[in-house]
Amino acid sequence: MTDLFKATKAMFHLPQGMIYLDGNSLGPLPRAASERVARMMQDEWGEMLITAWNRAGWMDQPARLGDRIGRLIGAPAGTVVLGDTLSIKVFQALAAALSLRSDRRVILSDSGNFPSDLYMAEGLAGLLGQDHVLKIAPPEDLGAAIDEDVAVLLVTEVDYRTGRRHDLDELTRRAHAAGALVIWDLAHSAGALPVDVTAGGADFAAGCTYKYLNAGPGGPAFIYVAPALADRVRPALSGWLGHEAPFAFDRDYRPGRGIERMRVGTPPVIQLAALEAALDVWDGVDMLALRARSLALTDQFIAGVEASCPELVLATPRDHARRGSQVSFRHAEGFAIMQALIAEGVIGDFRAPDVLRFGFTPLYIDAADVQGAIDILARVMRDRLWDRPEYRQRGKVT
Ligand SMILES: Cc1ncc(COP(=O)(O)O)c(C=O)c1O
Ligand SMILES: Nc1c(O)cccc1C(=O)C[C@H](N)C(=O)O
Repeated sequence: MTDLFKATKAMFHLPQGMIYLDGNSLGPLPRAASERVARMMQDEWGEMLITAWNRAGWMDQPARLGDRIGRLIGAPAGTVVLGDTLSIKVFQALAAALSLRSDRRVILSDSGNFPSDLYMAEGLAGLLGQDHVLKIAPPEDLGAAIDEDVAVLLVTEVDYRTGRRHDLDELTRRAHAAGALVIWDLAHSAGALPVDVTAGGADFAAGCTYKYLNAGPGGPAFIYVAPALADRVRPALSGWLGHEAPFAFDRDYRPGRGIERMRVGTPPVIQLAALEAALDVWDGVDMLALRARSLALTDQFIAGVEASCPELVLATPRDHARRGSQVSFRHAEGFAIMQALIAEGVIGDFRAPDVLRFGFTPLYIDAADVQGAIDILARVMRDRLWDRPEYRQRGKVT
């Protein structure tokens, strides 16, 4: 299996002199993606122009690539489609779930969820009026907060700040027992962990492709709808490409079959070409082997940093079952430390108020990278390289 990951690492462009531990925010460039996008632009956009929607299969790409992502998340063919951003897909899933449970008014989520999910839920609740509310529980109390008022549970499996992992199967069982529907946000799971939407009984799931799936900045999101619900959902974002017959240009909206109705408008064809090349890297990757390697890398980093940087406080669970594929440490000077670390060639990121965050992506990170990052972080801390006014200047985007 090590040979397999050696081979997958060689498929990425990784800049010289940089240890990249931020693939949980933006994955690196798969070498084949540059060539694939250039070829698509020249041969398809350039030569075929509008005929490429059919001749080059552009129109079917969101569903075709959805099936390939389906393999990574336990979704059967025809249940996943690509398009838009994750915030939009979360909105769509929430609106669909609320329409299926129209007798209830509560969206339940937790304070560890990514703010955009919570903003979207609040925006939708405000739009619907009629006493719809977003209830936010502490992450560790999410299960206990599920009651018979909850219409939909919106849960992001891995906390973007701490790397803490929810037990999605257990939460889903509890929610279903209380009559609620469940949406899994897989932003920090798809391509990071084994996921099984079918075995876990998710009603809806969504995730992004620019993190662990390496589709590049602006890569479209994916959405899954459980087969039993897909034909019952009335889409709130009823765009023409989710119509049963988009090119009939009918006055009336009739939702397309199954997952097709979760499409909205024109697919991002250039980004999908990059995603297609990025998905080729996953062929032959066993998700259990990926998980074993992710845990070994995160264990190695935790042990090395704790041994050499006693001022940093681990924010990520030690328990394997409770850990995603990232490691976070807290420090009051976290921002400056991360700036110094980046200047020394180790790319992680900082999440307010005090979290240093490092993503471990087994397709291209190995034990030597982890050791290199530990050594540089130890030097940044020992020599107080972070203690400079310029490293305290905020305003960076990531
Ligand atoms: C858990 C989670 N949900 C939602 C988003 C928002 O995704 P997007 O910017 O694609 O809308 C992100 C990342 O940005 C995320 O990590
Ligand atoms: N999507 C991002 C972007 O467009 C710019 C900078 C960062 C991002 C991210 O994905 C942030 C990410 N969801 C996080 O977990 O923090």
